[in-house]
Amino acid sequence: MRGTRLGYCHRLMRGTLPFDMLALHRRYGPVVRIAPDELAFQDPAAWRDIMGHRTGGEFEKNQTFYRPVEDIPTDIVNAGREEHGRLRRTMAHGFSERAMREQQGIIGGYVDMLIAALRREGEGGGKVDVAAWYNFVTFDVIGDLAFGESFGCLENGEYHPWVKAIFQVARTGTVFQTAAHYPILMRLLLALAPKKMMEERMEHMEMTKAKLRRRMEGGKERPDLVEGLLKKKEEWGLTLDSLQANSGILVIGGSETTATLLSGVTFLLLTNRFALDKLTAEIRSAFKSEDEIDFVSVSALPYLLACLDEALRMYPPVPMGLPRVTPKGGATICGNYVPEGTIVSVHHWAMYHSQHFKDPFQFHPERWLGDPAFASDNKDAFQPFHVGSRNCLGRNLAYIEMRIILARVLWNFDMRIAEESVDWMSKQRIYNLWEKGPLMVYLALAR
Ligand code: HEM
Repeated sequence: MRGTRLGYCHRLMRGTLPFDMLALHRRYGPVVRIAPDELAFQDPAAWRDIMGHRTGGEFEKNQTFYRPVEDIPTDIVNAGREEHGRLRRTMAHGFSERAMREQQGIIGGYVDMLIAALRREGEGGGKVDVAAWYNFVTFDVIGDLAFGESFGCLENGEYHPWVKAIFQVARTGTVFQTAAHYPILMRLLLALAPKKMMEERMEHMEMTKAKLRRRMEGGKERPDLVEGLLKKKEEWGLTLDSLQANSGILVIGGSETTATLLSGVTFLLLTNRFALDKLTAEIRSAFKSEDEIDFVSVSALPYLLACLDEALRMYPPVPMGLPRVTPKGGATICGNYVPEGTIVSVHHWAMYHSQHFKDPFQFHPERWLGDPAFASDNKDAFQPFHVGSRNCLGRNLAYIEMRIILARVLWNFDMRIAEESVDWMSKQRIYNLWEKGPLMVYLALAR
């Protein structure tokens, strides 16, 4: 991989890059050249060295990865540093403690719908694809918080076309991320891209704009995630394209991630009986009735948080390395001088399965609760939400949503994994996002 980028691209498009990174680090050590101009680090100090605040200029995001096609509009995730600062300050209001308290009612309503739907689906002892239902609830919540209306997934029991399109975009994204390194290939790809694909992309963008127009025509202030941007619309001359890009990225970043983790933690619990029993006991003994499960009360359950963190480690919703570029004059990363213009990254899945954690392939929530058996773990290696000025804005919202949903699911149901899903996690590939597939589970009403 040192002399050419082809090996990297092949692994990226095959969906195995994050797993291959572990083998490469095992073989070559904590710094690996994965392409002529790209280094991967597997040292906990790399998080801060690459993503933390620097006086000598921060690293920019690598645009061949984030915006492989030029006409992709800028949003908070792919924007350059200056524009990012502006967007972040404005959008941060929607993620404040106060906003989250006000959003509680909106989120709770969708969790009610999820529980009612699972009760219906599980009736009569049939199997239920819980991965799909987690996607339905998190997409409906974020749809409401980003556009003022849900996607109707819970109500219809199926994916909205907007949501289906995201998975397609994530997979074709790896092809464009590859082509971005080869200009001739990119031109060819764009020229040959099927008309249908282009039409679908336009349709997707139009659908988002229509949702936003309805949100704006509503005229009322809402404690949601786009209110801040809408208030600055005139002052900044924000176009509908820009608003659409930012609400769109909120939906992708805020729902697929949370749903992935919920599916992952459910699978890990159902395949680790001791942890499932312990967590179920914690939840069922902490409350007298289901309506006591709220934003404040779930935050007091230590084993619940430990299970979520352990699932974030074993099945990080952002599994790949998200590449940055070293600034002018170069930078020192983990004690190594790296020349300017070098692409650098830390790969989440590989880092969390490395020697920095004892028994990295085993599910041990206890490691997050101070168990001395895991004293050798290097917890600084674990940064599923990143660090620094471009870290996850939705971290608190994600934890609240995951805690409430998992607590209420375990309050209501005794679950058992179906035979066809026992190897659910190990058979997956990663195309920017995990390609999860159905997670089939039997649900029985808890007595
Ligand atoms: C388990 C769930 C989640 C995980 C693991 C996660 C992880 C991340 C990561 C790693 C980044 C950095 C991306 C980069 O460097 O390019 C990020 C950014 C971001 N996330 Fe999350 N996220 C989660 C849930 C959410 C939720 C629920 C929201 C709410 C909408 C959200 C909103 C954002 C936003 C707006 C950014 C961009 C921040 C910026 O660039 O300033 N995330 N997230």
